Amino acid sequence: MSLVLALNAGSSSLKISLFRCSAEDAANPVLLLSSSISSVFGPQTKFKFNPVAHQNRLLNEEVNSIRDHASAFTHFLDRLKEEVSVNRTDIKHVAHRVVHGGDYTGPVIISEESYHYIERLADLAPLHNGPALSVIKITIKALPHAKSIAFFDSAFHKHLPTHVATYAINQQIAKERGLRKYGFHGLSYAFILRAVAAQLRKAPDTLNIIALHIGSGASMCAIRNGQSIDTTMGLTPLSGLPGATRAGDVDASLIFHYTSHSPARMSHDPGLSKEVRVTEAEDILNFKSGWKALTGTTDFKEVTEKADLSTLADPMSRATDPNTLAFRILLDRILHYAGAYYLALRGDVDAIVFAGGVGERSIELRHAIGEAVACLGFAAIDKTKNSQIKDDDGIVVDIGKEGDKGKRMLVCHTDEQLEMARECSLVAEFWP
Ligand SMILES: Nc1ncnc2c1ncn2[C@@H]1O[C@H](COP(=O)(O)OP(=O)(O)O)[C@@H](O)[C@H]1O
Ligand SMILES: CC(=O)OP(=O)(O)O
Ligand SMILES: [Mg+2]
Repeated sequence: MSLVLALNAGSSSLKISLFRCSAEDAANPVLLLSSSISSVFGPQTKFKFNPVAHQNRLLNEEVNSIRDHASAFTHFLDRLKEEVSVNRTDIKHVAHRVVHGGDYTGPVIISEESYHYIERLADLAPLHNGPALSVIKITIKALPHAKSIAFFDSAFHKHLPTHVATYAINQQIAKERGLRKYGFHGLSYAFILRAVAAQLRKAPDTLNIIALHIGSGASMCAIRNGQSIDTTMGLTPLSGLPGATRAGDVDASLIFHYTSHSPARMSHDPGLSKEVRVTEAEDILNFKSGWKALTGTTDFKEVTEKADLSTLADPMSRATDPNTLAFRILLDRILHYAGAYYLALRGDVDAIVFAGGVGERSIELRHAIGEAVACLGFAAIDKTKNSQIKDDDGIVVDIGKEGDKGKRMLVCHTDEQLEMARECSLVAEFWP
């Protein structure tokens, strides 16, 4: 028996689960404790702490001392000390979700070498790799007897076809610098793949789905025969769909026109455009865009509540109200990729799957997507089922109308921590 602590540093949250794992039942870790810190950068940072067998010690409180992922994790460790049912020295493995793994195509034990490799990739996942490393650093000090292992979001997309992963740029430079599509949210897609295959009683390597992971970071993935054949994020988690603070796809030249400096002037001063403006543009497109820039909030629930959804029936709507616009922009970009991925799968699609903080909770977004994709042969969404999903309804919920023979519309309560704990239990080299 051994305990595995799984840590998931998302762009707006830190999610933590503690599992008991055993060699006899490696594929089924048992959850002992879950905790989450949402809105780590504020405002209104919420700390949840749920020791499964001790509901009287459940916490759900606002905490002012948390400013980032590192202080969020320290806060968790302080609470864990008070948790008498957990002996810290029984934690033999700490599984860390690391978004960008570069050339790593499977999990690696954190060593001097792997730590520095992940550090070098930090610029390619500016909202993620740095925060994950800050949590890894604290783990090494606070749990010195435990083995830290990094699990990469990008690993799931390792089989992307070359023409999908390749940008139409100079190939020598692309190869030298690793400039290609990597794709992210892979731990979530791996979990979704397994869970949906079980629900539809298919072998994972025969499953074809269009999966949506919509949270503070939002992406989609076309999965054919259990493998990622395309995904919306690219070299970094910026491209594709807009997110809470990310712009998603823009014309790449936009960065040269964003500031008051004229593009002509910048192109005559290559030093300036490289060292100053591009970095500033990365900051703007990653941290100061998305629905935060459009509406002032990173909370998509608030955006939805303020949006005028009656305008959705009009495809030519000229609505300019910020919340309506933010909702419609996300919907429009999702439908753009849904159509593309339907073609990439040649129409042979078992299901569309909704996951992530927004995908699992936004009744309105699922409804709007359902209305639009019905023309492709997907089952009509059952309004009651769609509006009554609860966190404890089971891992996969079918929201299609009963008896509708169309392709399935599913919601999956994705669990990146469980995916890591399972993988951790199954890799023999982690258990000497
Ligand atoms: N009922 C809801 N409707 C729409 N969005 C929601 C709802 N509840 C939570 N969200 C949104 O989910 C997002 C967080 O998603 P999550 O996947 O947990 O984040 P992270 O990307 O940090 O892992 C936030 O933008 C939050 O506003
Ligand atoms: C890759 C990514 O954007 O992750 P998250 O949604 O957790 O921020
Ligand atoms: Mg996340």
